[in-house]
Amino acid sequence: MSGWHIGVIGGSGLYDPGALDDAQEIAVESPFGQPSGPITTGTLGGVKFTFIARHGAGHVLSPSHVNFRANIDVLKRAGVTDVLAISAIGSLREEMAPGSFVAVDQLIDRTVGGSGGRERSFFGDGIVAHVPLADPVCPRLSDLAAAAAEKAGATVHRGGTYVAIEGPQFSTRAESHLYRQWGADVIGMTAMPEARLAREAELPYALVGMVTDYDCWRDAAEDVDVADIVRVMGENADKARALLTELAAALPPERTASPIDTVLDTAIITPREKWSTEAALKLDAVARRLVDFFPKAKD
Ligand SMILES: CSC[C@H]1O[C@H](OP(=O)(O)O)[C@H](O)[C@@H]1O
Ligand SMILES: Nc1ncnc2[nH]cnc12
Repeated sequence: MSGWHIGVIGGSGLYDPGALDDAQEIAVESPFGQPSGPITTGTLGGVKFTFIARHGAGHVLSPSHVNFRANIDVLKRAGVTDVLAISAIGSLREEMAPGSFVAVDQLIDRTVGGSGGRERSFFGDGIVAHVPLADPVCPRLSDLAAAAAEKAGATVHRGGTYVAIEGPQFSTRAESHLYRQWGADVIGMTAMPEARLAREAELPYALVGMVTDYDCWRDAAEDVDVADIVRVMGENADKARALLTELAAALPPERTASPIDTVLDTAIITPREKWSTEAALKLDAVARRLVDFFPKAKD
């Protein structure tokens, strides 16, 4: 095996990964609560893939109610090395038309926790860590995913700033204009805190967005409409699945280390002797590498 194990988080419209070889559906428990559903693991072209549907089967979880910590924790627990998120996004730019894909490279977080909680860190309760997030997206995985999307037949914009709003309501027209002035290119409700948590779990993260609509900045008469979004999502879901097959074919034969794989080495500020055992026990997947009382893979 190549060392790659790609975790895929399927967003609106992508509730299954398509046909994986040796597919198995597994319900994995997390100390951080209920993930959105079972994971599906299998291989594509000999590469390991593990999939989770972000909003659950049947899209029952709103962005505020997705347990992002549990989702990232179960992917890490499954042995994933890199996370590719696939999302429906609104466009804030004329040239990013519905139907095209955007390989996002920057994020603005306007989420507020909402009614569901949307916890944004694995740390802070007995062990404090501050990971760097200047570049929240892994360029290696993002480039590979963008190329795979092109091979799958999509028009791909490489680079774009995604503003994450709390939702579940779409934005007001004033907000939409404001986000454009801030330099945001696309809009969604889920990339944060997902990207923050992937970084804390030492998982390189990339996000490919499928543009489903122009947000309401463009046309004073029009609102964003879920029915239109669902239609465009339906038209693009197969392309997103084809992207996974193309990605499997294009991954370098061996995964070389990423700086993100060891980002916690310099991020935990609480001295070891002060760590709460309870907090450390919950990090048995996320920070297994660093918690000395867990057996390591080589033990
Ligand atoms: C169905 S439109 C709004 C919904 O779609 C996006 O979800 P995801 O990022 O999981 O594809 C957006 O963020 C909202 O949650
Ligand atoms: N216009 C929009 N705003 C927020 N999230 C979205 N997801 C898809 N389209 C969106």
